[in-house]
This record gives sequence, structure tokens and C-alpha cells, in this order.
Amino acid sequence: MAPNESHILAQLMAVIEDRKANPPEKSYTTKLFAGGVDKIGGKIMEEAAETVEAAGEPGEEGKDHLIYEAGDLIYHLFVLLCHKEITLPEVEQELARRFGVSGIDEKASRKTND
Ligand SMILES: N=c1c2ncn([C@@H]3O[C@H](COP(=O)(O)OP(=O)(O)OP(=O)(O)O)[C@@H](O)[C@H]3O)c2ncn1[C@@H]1O[C@H](COP(=O)(O)O)[C@@H](O)[C@H]1O
Repeated sequence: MAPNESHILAQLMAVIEDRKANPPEKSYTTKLFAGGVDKIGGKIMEEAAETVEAAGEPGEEGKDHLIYEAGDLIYHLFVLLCHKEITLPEVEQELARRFGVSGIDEKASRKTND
């Protein structure tokens, strides 16, 4: 199936879930699953550092590099979520719950409740 840019996150997660259910031998995702939280988490840390590093690079080239690294980071985060049997709708639900709530107000409410 051809990718649809407006649904690519859901399509990517569907491929990752399929790799987990039907693991092909020749698959990077399969290798990540086999390494568990240690392997996948290690890659997330690596890709997060590369993303932040790219954000410090100037110009169009820096922007392109940041987009590239963000793609790597999102892919590896999705593999970790799938490994822990968390679905994209569950994360979307959490984001929807927070939608419209200022992070500053949310932090202040946590301090009041302490
Ligand atoms: N979106 C991605 C994706 N983004 C990044 N990567 C891989 O993530 C790795 C990034 O890590 P590095 O840059 O450190 O490269 P590396 O040195 O090869 O990695 P390591 O061996 O050190 O783990 C590379 O191997 C990339 O190819 C991805 N691999 C797969 N996908 C998606 O997952 C689908 C299934 O992939 P397979 O499971 O491999 O068939 C693909 O069709 C894509 O849609």
C-alpha cells in the first residue's frame, strides 16, 4: 500500500505492529524487538541526542538534518510503545486529555495538590 503523508504515523505504527505479530527474519524492527527495552531504549537515547544536535545546526541543511533525525526518533519511540503493547490511540487519548491545558497551569495545579 502506498504511504499517505496525512496518515503516515498510523500507517507506520500498523507496520510496526505487523512486524511484531509476523516477524520476518530480514527486518530491523524485528531485531529491535528481540533486544527489548534495553536495545530500543538505547536507540531512543541515541536518536534523541542526534535530534538535539541537529537542532543546533544552522540553515536549510540543519533543518533537513533535524527532520531526518526526528523521523528516526519517532520510529524508535513507536517501536518501544509497540513493544510495551501501547497503541497509538492510547497516546492520542492522553494528548487529547491535555489539549488546551497550558503546561504552566498543569504544573501549578500539581504543586497545589502536593
Ligand atoms: N521508519 C523506519 C525507520 N527509521 C529509521 N530506521 C532505521 O533505524 C536505524 C537508525 O539507526 P542508525 O542511524 O544508528 O543506523 P544503524 O547503525 O544501522 O543502527 P544500529 O545497527 O546501530 O542499531 C537505521 O537502520 C534505519 O534504517 C527505520 N527502519 C524502519 N522504518 C519503518 O519500518 C518499516 C519496517 O522496517 P523493517 O522492519 O526493517 O522491515 C519500514 O518500511 C519503515 O517504514
